[in-house]
Amino acid sequence: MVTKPTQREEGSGGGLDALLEHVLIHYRWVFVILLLPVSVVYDALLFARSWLVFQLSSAPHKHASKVAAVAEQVRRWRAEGGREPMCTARPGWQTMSFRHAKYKKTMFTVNLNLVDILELDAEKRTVRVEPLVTMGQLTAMLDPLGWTLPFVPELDDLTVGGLVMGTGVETSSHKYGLFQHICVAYELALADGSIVQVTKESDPDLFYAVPWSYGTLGFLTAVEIQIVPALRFVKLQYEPVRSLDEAASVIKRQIGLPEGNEFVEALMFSKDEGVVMTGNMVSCADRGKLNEIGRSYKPWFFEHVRSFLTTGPAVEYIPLRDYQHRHSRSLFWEIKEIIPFGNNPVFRYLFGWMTPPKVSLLKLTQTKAVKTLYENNHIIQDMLVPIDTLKDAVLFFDKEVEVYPLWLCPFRLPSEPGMLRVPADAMYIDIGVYGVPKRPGFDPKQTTRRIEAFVAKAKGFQMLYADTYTTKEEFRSMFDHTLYDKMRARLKCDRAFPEVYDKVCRKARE
Ligand SMILES: Cc1cc2nc3c(=O)[nH]c(=O)nc-3n(C[C@H](O)[C@H](O)[C@H](O)COP(=O)(O)OP(=O)(O)OC[C@H]3O[C@@H](n4cnc5c(N)ncnc54)[C@H](O)[C@@H]3O)c2cc1C
Ligand SMILES: NC(=O)C1=CN([C@@H]2O[C@H](COP(=O)(O)OP(=O)(O)OC[C@H]3O[C@@H](n4cnc5c(N)ncnc54)[C@H](OP(=O)(O)O)[C@@H]3O)[C@@H](O)[C@H]2O)C=CC1
Ligand SMILES: CC(C)=CCC[C@@H](C)[C@H]1CC[C@H]2C3=C(CC[C@]12C)[C@@]1(C)CC[C@H](O)C[C@@H]1CC3
Repeated sequence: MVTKPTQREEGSGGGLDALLEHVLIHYRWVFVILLLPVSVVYDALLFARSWLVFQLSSAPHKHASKVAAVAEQVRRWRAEGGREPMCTARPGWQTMSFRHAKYKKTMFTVNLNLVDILELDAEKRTVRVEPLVTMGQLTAMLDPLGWTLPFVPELDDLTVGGLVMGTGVETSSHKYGLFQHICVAYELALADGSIVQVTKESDPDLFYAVPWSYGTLGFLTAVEIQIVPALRFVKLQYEPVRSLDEAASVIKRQIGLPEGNEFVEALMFSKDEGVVMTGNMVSCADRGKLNEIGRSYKPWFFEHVRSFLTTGPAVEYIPLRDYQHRHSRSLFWEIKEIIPFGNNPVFRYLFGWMTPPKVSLLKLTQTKAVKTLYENNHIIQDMLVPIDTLKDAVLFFDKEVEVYPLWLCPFRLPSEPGMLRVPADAMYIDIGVYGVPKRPGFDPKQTTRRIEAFVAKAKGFQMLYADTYTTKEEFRSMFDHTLYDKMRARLKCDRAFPEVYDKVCRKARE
């Protein structure tokens, strides 16, 4: 399991309780193994529902009535006096972050039964979906039809709504930007109960204010997303690097190539060693170099990447969907804390088909002791910083937490109005830190505060699915609230929704 428990955890409870807690902390994998078949059944049920909906072709036809039901709930909230602000009724355990939002218990919750893919328009090159559609569901539908999203944020269960209202970043973000930048239209239910369709042209203020607003301007009821032609494979090149300078220069070279690279990412395995991966979609594969990494008996992707540090540079052909979901089966590298022997070939061949356990079910079944253990001995953070600060940022993280692998994902940040306003188009990089800090003295609050201060000084941004310890003033100076405040006033949101900060700050989380 994760690490040694704190004294508080070892000391809490007595007799049987203490024994149970010890088992839950140190042998969580026993429970997780039991969760695997449950995850399979849960997925199968979701699949059966999608299949039925598709066969009956009922989703597009039902959309209007489902949206009317959302508007009706908002009107009921108004009629009842609008005492508590509103949020979605999606329970905390279903969301793809470590947090459980406290406000779900006190606010007026609005049910959004919006789980369907609505329409694929090959001429316009867009797909229209409801907000609870997941990345796994979208690639399963689009890829076989010869289309795909310009980029697909892992993990499988991330929803379109969460990625728009929060944010999404992936390995083609250096080309396309963040998830919001591939969205062309939003349908929203506003605080007055009206339904609006918004594009860059029809209402630029609202269009640019929606991303990163965390459901505090209205409820998203549909999104139109750009699509691109899909080819069958990704030709992926692995290039080991032996220093941070080399990593930075290879990444910059690869994103700057005139002929372009569709995908660029790096995993650092220490501050001196990493592997940069660059890829493009292709229609044929060299048979000898085909690697179907999505097969359940294949090694965890990050371990496969690590092997190139020993074997040297290489090229592989990976089926497109396997590439898009390459970090799903190992939950990046978090799975090693949950099923420590999960990469053993015997386990992979026998039980790999049941992995990964669903994040939602892990959240639902984690005990208080496991939650506290994670909170005190674990870091899950993504920091978006200008690419020129990459070396300093990694050294800073190394000094503070020394967590590896480290995810490096470059992305383009256009100069647009909204929360992430930058003076000119810029290239940023997401540094993803997920794991158990090795540096002694890790303190979740103090360490994260220092990291946040570093990011703020570098003119960067913190991803808000993770814990933020910033004060409201610091938060407001990291994220440009000019347009957001203007829209909250225009849409009269004050009583209807809390401010973003009040939804994402530490106090709002259990
Ligand atoms: C034209 C068309 C229209 C459709 N319209 C609708 C609609 O209106 N509404 C609707 O809800 N559905 C619709 N569907 C069906 C739907 O989009 C998917 O086909 C269905 O949801 C598949 O579900 P799945 O992702 O669970 O299936 P699977 O592909 O069996 O996937 C099972 C799980 O494994 C994951 N997975 C699969 N392959 C990999 C891999 N290589 N690497 C990592 N993980 C992987 C998946 O993400 C998923 O979590 C439509 C399909 C088509 C073709
Ligand atoms: N590769 C990547 O980019 C990854 C991104 N993530 C992060 O995970 C999060 C997405 O997780 P997911 O479980 O899908 O979403 P969540 O349920 O966590 O939703 C995120 C926020 O968006 C709001 N929201 C979601 N849908 C709607 C809607 N239809 N209308 C209004 N508000 C909405 C939620 O409001 P409310 O609180 O009211 O429910 C919540 O505040 C994002 O924040 C993303 O940054 C995580 C892993 C990888
Ligand atoms: C690529 C980006 C931007 C982010 C990736 C973040 C993920 C690594 C985390 C998002 C949700 C996290 C959770 C866990 C591990 C790390 C994430 C997948 C747990 C599964 C860890 C074990 C706990 O008991 C439950 C956690 C739920 C959320």
